[in-house]
Amino acid sequence: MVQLFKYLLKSTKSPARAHFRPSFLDTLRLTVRGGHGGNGLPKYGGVGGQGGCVYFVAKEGLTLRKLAQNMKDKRVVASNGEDSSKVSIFGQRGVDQRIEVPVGVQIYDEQQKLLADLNEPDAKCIVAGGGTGGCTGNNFIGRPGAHRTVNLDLKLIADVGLVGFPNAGKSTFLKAISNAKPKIAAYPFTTIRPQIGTIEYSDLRSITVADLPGLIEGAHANFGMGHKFLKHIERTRLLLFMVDIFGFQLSPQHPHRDCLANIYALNKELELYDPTLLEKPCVLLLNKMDKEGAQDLLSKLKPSITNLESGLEHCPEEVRPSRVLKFEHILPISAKNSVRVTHVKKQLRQTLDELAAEHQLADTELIKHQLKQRVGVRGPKIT
Ligand SMILES: Nc1nc2c(ncn2[C@@H]2O[C@H](COP(=O)(O)OP(=O)(O)OP(=O)(O)O)[C@@H](O)[C@H]2O)c(=O)[nH]1
Repeated sequence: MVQLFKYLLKSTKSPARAHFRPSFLDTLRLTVRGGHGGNGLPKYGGVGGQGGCVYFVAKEGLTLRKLAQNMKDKRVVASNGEDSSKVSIFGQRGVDQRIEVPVGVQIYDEQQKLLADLNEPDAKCIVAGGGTGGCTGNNFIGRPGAHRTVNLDLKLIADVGLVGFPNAGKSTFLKAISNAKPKIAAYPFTTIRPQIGTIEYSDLRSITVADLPGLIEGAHANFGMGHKFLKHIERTRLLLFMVDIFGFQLSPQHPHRDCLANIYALNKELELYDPTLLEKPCVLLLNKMDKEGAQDLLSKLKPSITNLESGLEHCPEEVRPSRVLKFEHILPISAKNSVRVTHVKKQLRQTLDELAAEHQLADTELIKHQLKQRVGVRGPKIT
């Protein structure tokens, strides 16, 4: 019996809990060191080569998990500069270490000071410079390279951020509208990591939608998975709120909040996390409209939802925001039956296009203004 038990245990290839490990990694800590500068040669005035530096380059299609797997000891060291010698008076520079990181990574030092924000492909940043080579200024003794620990913090970049409390139907909607294949179940917290889906249009344009799960009341104060997912909202251009028309109750210990109270609660969470998020354009989806009684409920709640300011006094104190959201569109849907999902698809595209046009206009105005100023300063005086 013991032998059989041992055999069964051995035959389990991976540890029993392996599949529970979340495969999404959005922070990584690395130690980086620039190369030491080479020594100079005082007799001939020879200069040692500078140590190589460590730099990061943003590349698409990478993940922090892959990076962590390729870098088991989490240490990156650039090579030292060459010493000056009779045959090589000027020592060779040390070889730089180039590390490719995913686009959207922010790099912080140990004091949590932001060193760089690599939010575009091919953006670069030096995280540890090489030491200077030995020369007259330092008695021909090469200097050590910079040495620090850096934290890589990945914030997803998507056009649309899907925000809602658990069980609202976010994954169902993402599956209906995009190519994503999220897990769907009738209990909260089914989605345990952000999912990104791409919506494709007939003119070959595509937009990305990120399902940001785990948001609960108190997430702003880091309850639940709090900041871990809220931070991803910052990099989206449009917020897509989703609520269950019948409301939501986190657990029997928590109060049941109706749809309107949930909207206020989402509003408040975002406001407390970062008030500037409220300035982002947003669209509201009222989900599960296929259920019985949903239409009646919608007719009852619609006046308050379209004018959130008016219902504020009836909103429970603990979820009352000080500034309310202004939705560009309010769309009742049934994600499960794909009802009005195509309409949402169209509206998202239209809203994003309008935003892009507004930005372009603002940029053109700015360039015009700058050009006018330059003409005023340097141009010939026209009388
Ligand atoms: N009747 C009805 N049920 C829906 C609809 N959309 C989603 N559901 C159901 O609601 C439950 C939760 O759906 P999910 O898509 O997993 O919800 P979620 O917001 O992703 O949940 P988390 O993973 O907890 O964040 C599932 O049982 C779905 O089948 C809808 O339009 N109508």
